[in-house]
Amino acid sequence: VVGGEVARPNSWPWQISLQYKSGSSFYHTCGGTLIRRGWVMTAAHCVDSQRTWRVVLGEHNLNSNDGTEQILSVSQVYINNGWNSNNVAGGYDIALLRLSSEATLNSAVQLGTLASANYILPNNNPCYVTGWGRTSTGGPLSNSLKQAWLPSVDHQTCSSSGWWGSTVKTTMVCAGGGANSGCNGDSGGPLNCQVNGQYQVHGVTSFVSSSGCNANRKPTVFTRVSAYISWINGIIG
Ligand SMILES: CC(C)c1ccc(NC(=O)[C@H](Cc2ccccc2)NC(=O)[C@H](CCCC[NH3+])NC(=O)C(F)(F)F)cc1
Repeated sequence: VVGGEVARPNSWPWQISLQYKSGSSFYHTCGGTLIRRGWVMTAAHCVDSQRTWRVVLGEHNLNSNDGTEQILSVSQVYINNGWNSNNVAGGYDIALLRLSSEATLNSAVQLGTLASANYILPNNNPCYVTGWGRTSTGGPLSNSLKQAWLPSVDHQTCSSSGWWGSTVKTTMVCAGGGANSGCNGDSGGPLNCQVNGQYQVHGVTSFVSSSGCNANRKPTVFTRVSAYISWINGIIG
C-alpha cells in the first residue's frame, strides 16, 4: 500500500496473509479475504504456481507474534477457469483456497461480507485498500498491515483515454488514481467499501501500472467480486 497509514491492529479482521514455503521458512506473497471459516478468496495470479501455501489469520505485524494469529494450511486451490496468466487484462483474476481446518472466529478473525451479486459501485464510493504490500514502487513490504483511502472510480472514467483505456473490463473495479494505491504484495487482498454503513469486500487486488504503483490516473485495478458471486457459491456451496 502506497500512502495511507498503518491500520489499527485487527481492524480488518477478514484480511489474511498468504505465504509460500521456501526452504524451511514461509514468506508473505499476497493478501486474501476469509469468506467462510474454511475458505479464503484471493487473486488467481497469486496461486498460479506450484507451491506450498499457508494462510495466516488475525495477523498484524508479519515479523512479530501479535498473539492473535491463526496459521492454517491450504488443502486445495480453485483458480477461475477464465484466468490466463499471460493476460492480467483479460480479468478472471480470482481464486478460492480450501483451508485444511476451520478458522476460529473472534475479535481478530471475522468473515468478510461480500458485495451483492452484480452490484456496481457508484463513482467515488468510500473504500480502503489494505495489505502488507510495498509501501512505494520498488520499495519494501510493510511489516504491519496498512490501509489507504481509495475511492472507487467508475468504469466510464477508468476506461477512458489517459486512464486505463480498454485494459480495464467491466468485470473489474478501479479505485484511487492519485497518491494512494495498492502495490506488489497487496495482490489478492480486499477492496473494502462502505455500502449502507457496512464495510463490504467489493474487489480483489489485481494489478497496478507497470510504470509505478501510484501512477497518476492509473487507479489500482481489482477483480469485481460482485461479478463472481455465482462462481463462488458454486464452489463453496
Ligand atoms: C497492459 C496490461 C496487460 C498490464 C500488464 C501488467 C501490468 N502491471 C504489472 O504487471 C505490475 C508490474 C509492476 C511491477 C513492479 C511495480 C509495479 C508494477 N504488477 C502487477 O500489477 C501485479 C500483478 C501482475 C499480474 C501478472 N503477473 N499486481 C500487483 O502488484 C498488485 F498488488 F497491484 F495487485 C499492468 C497492466
